[in-house]
Amino acid sequence: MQALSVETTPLDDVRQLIPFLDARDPLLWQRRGEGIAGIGEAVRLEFAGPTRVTDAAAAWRQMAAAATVSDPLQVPGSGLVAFGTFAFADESEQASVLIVPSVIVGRRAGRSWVTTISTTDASPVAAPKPTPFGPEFRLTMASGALSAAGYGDAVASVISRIAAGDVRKVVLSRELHAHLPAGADVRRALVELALGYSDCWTFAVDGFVGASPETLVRVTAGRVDAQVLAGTAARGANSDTDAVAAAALRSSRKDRAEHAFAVDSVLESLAPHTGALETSEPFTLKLPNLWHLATDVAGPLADGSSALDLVAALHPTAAVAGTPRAAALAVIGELEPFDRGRYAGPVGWIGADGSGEWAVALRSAQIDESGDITAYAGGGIVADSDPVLEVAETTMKFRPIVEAFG
Ligand SMILES: C=C(O[C@@H]1C=C(C(=O)O)C=C[C@H]1O)C(=O)O
Repeated sequence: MQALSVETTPLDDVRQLIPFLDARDPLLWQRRGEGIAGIGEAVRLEFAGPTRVTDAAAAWRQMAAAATVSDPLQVPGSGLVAFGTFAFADESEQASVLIVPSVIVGRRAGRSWVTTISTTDASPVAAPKPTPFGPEFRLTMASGALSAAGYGDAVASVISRIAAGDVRKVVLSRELHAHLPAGADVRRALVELALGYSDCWTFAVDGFVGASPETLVRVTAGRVDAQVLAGTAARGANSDTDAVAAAALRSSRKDRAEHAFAVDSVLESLAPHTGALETSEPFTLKLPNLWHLATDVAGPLADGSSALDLVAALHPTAAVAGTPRAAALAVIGELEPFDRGRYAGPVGWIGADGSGEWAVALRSAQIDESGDITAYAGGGIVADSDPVLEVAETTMKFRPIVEAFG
């Protein structure tokens, strides 16, 4: 492994990160206008199989220890950073990757910076420059392996498995397909996601893009936090019906049960690595396309775990797999006639000191080198789920991606 040489320098205020990105292969992590934009690729590490996240955590520890870093800013995302995206399933064909860009432009808490990263024998990297956007494009997405009706049937099968006592909750999903014309500027879709869903994590790593509301785990300054989501309702058409929809979600027994499975799985995975965890009461989180039930979890890190160590402990939570985990994964493998790829897997970044921010990769799509796009959405199925409502829920969850590319 080559040792990296890393230098962070303060910049005058950078208001927009996306124009700095490569039009075809952007690297982005952004929320509420802040985040990091990566240009070029200094290092790419690929992982696969059941140990993909623990292997990545170990490789990163080694790479970070060997690097020479000059970082006067010391804010989350300054200094040495790798962007990462991991496949959902142990047996996925899709590569899990850590990518260290050659240049990072960042913005956080009113400070902006540029970081250059080189292997010691490489020539100096050019200063990043914003570039104009390519022409607009509008794509229509078509059903994938499961039509809406086919998805409803699969939901009904899950409900009968639950009734038979095989499993208590299963998160099922479906996909949509489109094709991106050659030369299309992917940054246009990222701008739509970042503006339309500014409270979500807008990400782009290795062709995998999206705007996820769900924080899998963050590590900063010895503390851990997460926000668990599970339980969904449509937004109302006006403020009265919207308030009724939120109140109904808050008191829904079905959604509370679905939510509790997800919170329990996160607490159980984090507990061995943390001091006392504080957990909020479930509350309703408002997104432009829907309501979610959410629980905040936070506490001190107790064992020096890196963000990737915690990702390895957490993935897959019951918000995207089900309960019990192994039985739920078996049902997913049986009823979903496609590879989830990186959908519902961990996506985010890790810093040299083990800090980092990771989301559950929801409201997302994979753009292959050929331009083929696959978008994914799913939902948690429990004993009293209704197949018709579950189909409608996936349609709502596709909206961010369908509109960003449409
Ligand atoms: C599975 C997805 O979302 C997850 C499932 C939810 C649910 O079933 O209510 C809510 C938020 C996410 O944890 C998705 O967006 O595809």
